[in-house]
Amino acid sequence: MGKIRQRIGKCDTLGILEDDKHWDATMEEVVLCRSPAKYCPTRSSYGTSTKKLCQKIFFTGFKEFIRQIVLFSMNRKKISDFGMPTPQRIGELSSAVIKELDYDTAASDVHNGEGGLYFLDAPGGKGKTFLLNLFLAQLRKDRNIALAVDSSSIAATLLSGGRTTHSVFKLSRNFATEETPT
Ligand SMILES: Nc1ncnc2c1ncn2[C@@H]1O[C@H](COP(=O)(O)OP(=O)(O)OP(=O)(O)O)[C@@H](O)[C@H]1O
Repeated sequence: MGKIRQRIGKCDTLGILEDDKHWDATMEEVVLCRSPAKYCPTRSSYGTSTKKLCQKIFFTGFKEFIRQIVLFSMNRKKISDFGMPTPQRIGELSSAVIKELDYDTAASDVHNGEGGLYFLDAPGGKGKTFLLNLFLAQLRKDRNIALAVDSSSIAATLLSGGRTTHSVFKLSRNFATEETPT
């Protein structure tokens, strides 16, 4: 047994032994260039090879990635499922957007346990991001939970602890079949 181990060790050093590293390399590449939702196979295409691949990946340390794949395949929700209005992309501004954001009003609404949708607009560089981050910091300072989400990942990176809405709420990303994709 000891000799076999030694030989395996030598072969491994010489790089002539096939091991599981190619799985790791493949998955590292997938994680970097594809979101779990994109990678997620359709139900009908779940085959033995996919299952084997998933098992393999699971045991090679990509638990979080697999968790995301499972969530995306099982949990296709809409933003309205969370009690929030679906954004309107055309026509009139949604009546659900009730007021222009003013820090004091929004802060007092949160303090009183009331919700609300606010409209924030200003020319570039006038402090919109600054105001939102200030608001987030204020809420978190008081140990409240404040989720910062945005529809694009670039925009989300500007917000403190920001993530995309799709990622946080596990929204459906099937733009082709959704009437009102968010
Ligand atoms: N009240 C403020 N006090 C101090 N610095 C501020 C304040 N408001 C904005 N700034 C600074 O001004 C710069 C621009 O602000 P910010 O990025 O928040 O603007 P923006 O409206 O989000 O811009 P854009 O529309 O281009 O994304 C930042 O460096 C920010 O730190």
